[in-house]
Amino acid sequence: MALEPYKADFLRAALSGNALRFGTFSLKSGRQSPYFFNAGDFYRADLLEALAVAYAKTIHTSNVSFDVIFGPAYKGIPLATAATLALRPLDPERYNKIEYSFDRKEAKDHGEGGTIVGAPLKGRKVLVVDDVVSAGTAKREAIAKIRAQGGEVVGIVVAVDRQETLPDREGSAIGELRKEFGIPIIAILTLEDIIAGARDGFATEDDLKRIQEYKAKYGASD
Ligand SMILES: O=P(O)(O)OC[C@H]1O[C@H](OP(=O)(O)OP(=O)(O)O)[C@H](O)[C@@H]1O
Ligand SMILES: O=C(O)c1cc(=O)[nH]c(=O)[nH]1
Repeated sequence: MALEPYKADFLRAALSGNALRFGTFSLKSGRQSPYFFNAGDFYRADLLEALAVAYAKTIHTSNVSFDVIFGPAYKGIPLATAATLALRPLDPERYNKIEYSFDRKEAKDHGEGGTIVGAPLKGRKVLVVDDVVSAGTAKREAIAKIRAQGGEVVGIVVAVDRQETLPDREGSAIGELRKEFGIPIIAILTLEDIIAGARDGFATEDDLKRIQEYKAKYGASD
């Protein structure tokens, strides 16, 4: 099946900015992967806009109801602010008053103080926006911080879901988070989408074959 247009646009931007690469890469897990995604590479205005629009369309399509977009420090911060801006034109009535916030890695003891900057979270429905999930540790910490402020986490949106098993486990990190918290965890692109894009000509035959072999070896079904 062909990729939805907003996914294809994102894939195009990711490849043009070298944020998504095909080749051979060592992962934190020690695996050798035929592809690698680095959200930090969307550092140019046109790429940032493409990234923001892709997050916004993914959030809009998910139909998750929320009040605040929360970006965990550090990489989540520009993602939350950019997604907030990019959502508005999609449905100004619905998104005109959505808010954003983020945390500090260290609490500040002067000025406004505290660890949360931006929208207050108490009693609010909070959507977490981040780059990727590896082990899920940073997401668990973000959920605990939001809950400690009285917020309710209603979902998590990331750029790429690699859909692969955790080392020595049956399931994926995203699958485990879904089960643990019972919330939707949505990616702009999944491994399945990357494979669909590769079939549509976004990668060479050889890269496609290597990605399919990787999926056969490490793919998770959750
Ligand atoms: O632990 P996980 O939920 O699987 O996520 C891995 C996270 O770790 C990294 O951020 P890190 O917390 O190192 O902070 P940074 O954004 O400052 O790099 C990375 O940006 C992911 O968001
Ligand atoms: O598993 C990883 O280390 C990893 C994979 C990937 O595609 N991108 C990333 O930032 N880390």
